[in-house]
Amino acid sequence: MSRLIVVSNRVNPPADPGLGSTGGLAMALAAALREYSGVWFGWSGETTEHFTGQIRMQRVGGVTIALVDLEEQDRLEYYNGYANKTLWPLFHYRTDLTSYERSFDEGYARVNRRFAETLVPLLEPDDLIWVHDYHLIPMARELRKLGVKNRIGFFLHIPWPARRLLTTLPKHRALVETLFDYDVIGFQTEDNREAFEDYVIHEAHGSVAGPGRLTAFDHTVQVDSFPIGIDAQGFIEAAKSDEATQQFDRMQTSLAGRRMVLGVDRLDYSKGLEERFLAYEQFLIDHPEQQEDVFLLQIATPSRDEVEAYQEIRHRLDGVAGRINGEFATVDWVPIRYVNRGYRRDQLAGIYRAADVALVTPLRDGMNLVAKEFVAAQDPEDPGVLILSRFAGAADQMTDAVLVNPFSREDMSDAIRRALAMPLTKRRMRWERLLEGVKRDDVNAWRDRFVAALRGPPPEAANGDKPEDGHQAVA
Ligand SMILES: O=P(O)(O)OC[C@H]1O[C@H](O[C@H]2O[C@H](CO)[C@@H](O)[C@H](O)[C@H]2O)[C@H](O)[C@@H](O)[C@@H]1O
Ligand SMILES: O=c1ccn([C@@H]2O[C@H](COP(=O)(O)OP(=O)(O)O)[C@@H](O)[C@H]2O)c(=O)[nH]1
Repeated sequence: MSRLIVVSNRVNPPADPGLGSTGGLAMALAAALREYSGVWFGWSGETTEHFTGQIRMQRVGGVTIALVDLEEQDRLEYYNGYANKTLWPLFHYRTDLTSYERSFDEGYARVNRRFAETLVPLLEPDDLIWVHDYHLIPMARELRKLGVKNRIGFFLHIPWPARRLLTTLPKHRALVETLFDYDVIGFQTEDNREAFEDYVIHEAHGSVAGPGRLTAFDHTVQVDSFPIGIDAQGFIEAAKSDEATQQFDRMQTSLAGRRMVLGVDRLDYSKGLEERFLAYEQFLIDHPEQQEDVFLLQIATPSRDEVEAYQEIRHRLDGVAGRINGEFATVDWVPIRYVNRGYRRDQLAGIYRAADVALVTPLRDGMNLVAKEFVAAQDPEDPGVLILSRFAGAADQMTDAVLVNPFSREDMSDAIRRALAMPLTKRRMRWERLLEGVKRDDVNAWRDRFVAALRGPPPEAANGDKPEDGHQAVA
């Protein structure tokens, strides 16, 4: 059987399946790779003075990982720069935060080339190569230049932006052209896939070559949506572990009979945390009788803290949380418990289970796995209610959540009221349907569907398609 070679910027498998690794991509890939023989290749997170291309192989949590160090300049121009100051804000519809510098562009191209050059000696002819996320869009082009003829797939974990937005990026066409060196391109949602198709047809003068096939730049690729899931069974078990139970008991004690509204996010401006705090304040104003009966626990794990926009949002959140607490707190009640640290997955499971309501209200999000983890961790006898932004990829699947517009304080305030008042029978009915979806569309289903597409059609079916696949001929 072919090996699966997974390539991503972040390689962060938990040594113990119960432990957390911040960010949904790392969590999902660790779970996905445990079932396949193969290698997970990417950046170690470390920098050295000069790039050596030396690989460190390790076996962690049942997964073989291959790590490479980058240079300090790479970290600044590729990770902090093009990935997180250019592509991330733009793809999350924040053109106001998007900065574009030529050095970022050069750093991005350099690291993609370095990744390809370092990976090639590890490859075997039968390997399936699966590249992940916006950090590595041009990776297939670099691999093809080095003569790699293996099947290569790409999965984008974040939203694909609307055509008019993407065209604000200098050299957008050149970036999209590099995607046509893949065999399969996957998006989180149908909406994202449609936005990509719209760009290809109207900006790249491409065409639809057949069901799920797009032609442009003399190449044809398979394009589809593959919504990512969680390791549902693993999470359900984690929620019953000793650590989760201890954390649950600790939360129950600290509730002191109050109801808990919960948020768990990386500290990122795309997660809508400021809007969430303000909507919760609106709820306190709209329902003074409930004030001391409820509190919001917001876990916001620091992220990408060398990027100014992240320093800025952290500063703003400190201010907003402080102001609301100063205004509404009483001697024995604080409306917002605001925590800037990361928790292990099993601890999180216990915290999710103790919550009455989860507020998952990003302004824009590729998927949002916290929404799915919250559902998986609930007590079947007394499940909590999920309030979910319609702008999270997860909203397409989780239609039994209370869907909200995260830009509207009134809408969110009303959703909190309805969620807290929801009778048990209704909570159970909605939760059961949500859980069914979380279990069915789990991380294994996601991986298996993508890998099946990456393997391609059986040889006899593929013959007819060969002439369109220009990249097959690249030496
Ligand atoms: O690696 P970091 O810079 O620390 O950031 C963490 C990850 O954030 C993003 O996650 C996305 O992937 C999730 C799983 O598909 C998805 O649910 C979420 O909506 C996305 O935001 C990023 O795309 C990853 O590359 C980062 O590793
Ligand atoms: O203290 C924390 C906060 C978050 N997470 C994990 O980080 C992931 C966040 O993924 P999501 O898709 O919601 O968003 P992302 O951060 O990838 O944009 C989830 O698996 C969380 O369990 C964690 O392990 N510890």
